[in-house]
Amino acid sequence: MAIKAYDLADAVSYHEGAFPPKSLDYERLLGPLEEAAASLARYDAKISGMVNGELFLAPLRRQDAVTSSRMEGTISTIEDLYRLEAEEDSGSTDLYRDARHDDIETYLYSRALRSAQDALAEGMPLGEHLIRSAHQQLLSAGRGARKRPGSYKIEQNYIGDERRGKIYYVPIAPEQLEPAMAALVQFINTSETRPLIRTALAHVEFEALHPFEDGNGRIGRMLITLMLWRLGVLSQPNFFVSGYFETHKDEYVERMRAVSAEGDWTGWVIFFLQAMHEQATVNIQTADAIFKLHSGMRERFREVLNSQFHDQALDFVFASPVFRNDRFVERSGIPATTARLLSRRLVDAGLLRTLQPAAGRRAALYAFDPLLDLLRV
Ligand SMILES: Nc1ncnc2c1ncn2[C@@H]1O[C@H](COP(=O)(O)OP(=O)(O)OP(=O)(O)O)[C@@H](O)[C@H]1O
Repeated sequence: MAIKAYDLADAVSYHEGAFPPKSLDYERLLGPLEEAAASLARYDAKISGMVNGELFLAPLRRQDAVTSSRMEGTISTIEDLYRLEAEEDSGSTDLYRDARHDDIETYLYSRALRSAQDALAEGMPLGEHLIRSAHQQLLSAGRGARKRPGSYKIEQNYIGDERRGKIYYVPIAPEQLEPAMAALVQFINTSETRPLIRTALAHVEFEALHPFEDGNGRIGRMLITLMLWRLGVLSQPNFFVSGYFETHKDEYVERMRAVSAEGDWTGWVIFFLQAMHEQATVNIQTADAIFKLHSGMRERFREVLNSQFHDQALDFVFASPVFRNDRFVERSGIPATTARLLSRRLVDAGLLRTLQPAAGRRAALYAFDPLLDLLRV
């Protein structure tokens, strides 16, 4: 947020010189650490064991984009997000002109997270370049484009309530940011602190630095997923963390504040571990539910379509639960005439909802509600 005549009476400032903390109360951390590690291992085993895991991970990634963006006041639904993707996929040239700002931001979050995951998987180090590239993508269009995408702040920023004119937190000054970011990245990559605790400490430090003019909350939460993979807690760079933080937002912010105000690093780490534990459990349940839906729908599609191509049709609507019919015809791997017939059958059976009927050269836009309903958060 930018500065006007703000009330700084309750503001806490950056904990200069205190990162990384000299000590933590490991006795209090041990139980939560074991619980979080066990749940994450269960989640990882589940995802790694799935054939065609991306089919189940992609919806979780979209859900995280909706939740993480919503924490910062950006309101989109999962359907809005998929709809924007469908428009992009159908080659829309006016994608950003016609879409709502909130939907653009959520869409960019999802895309930035995906690219960062790909970059890491291809061997890019988890460093400032990757962080700035993710930021560049996150703010590449819409409201964010004016907020220095890909570059660090050059003015002091604040965390607060703009409407009430209150500042709660004063992050590090821009002149001190460069060495602090370098220290953070070094800590992420070389510290001997246990991976889950290291991730917890890195997240709060990143937020306390607030290195960018905008987008710090979202980039900081992406960083958690990327670290968990890089540090070997997960075997794939896929874990979605925002749900717990959104439902416990007051405590999330309060625990961070207590780090700078009272040096309570242990309290923050315990909260973070609890978040990882609970979110892993929720993610397992969601992945299971998607998996179950997929199996159940296999039967329905077989009955309704009465075609050797029922599995291709099913995998297509799972990967793109909002889509233009011409994309289905081109991409599902089903011969064109049959594909047209099959989508009509799915509409007639109530499995696809028509969002926009075909008009002129524009193909119809369909939604696959069973998956969208399951993902609504
Ligand atoms: N006291 C605090 N200390 C450190 N970090 C905090 C504190 N309070 C909030 N945060 C973090 O700051 C984020 C929100 O900051 P802000 O409103 O400035 O966001 P931003 O930079 O505009 O980015 P985004 O739009 O992604 O949130 C929160 O989601 C949280 O991660």
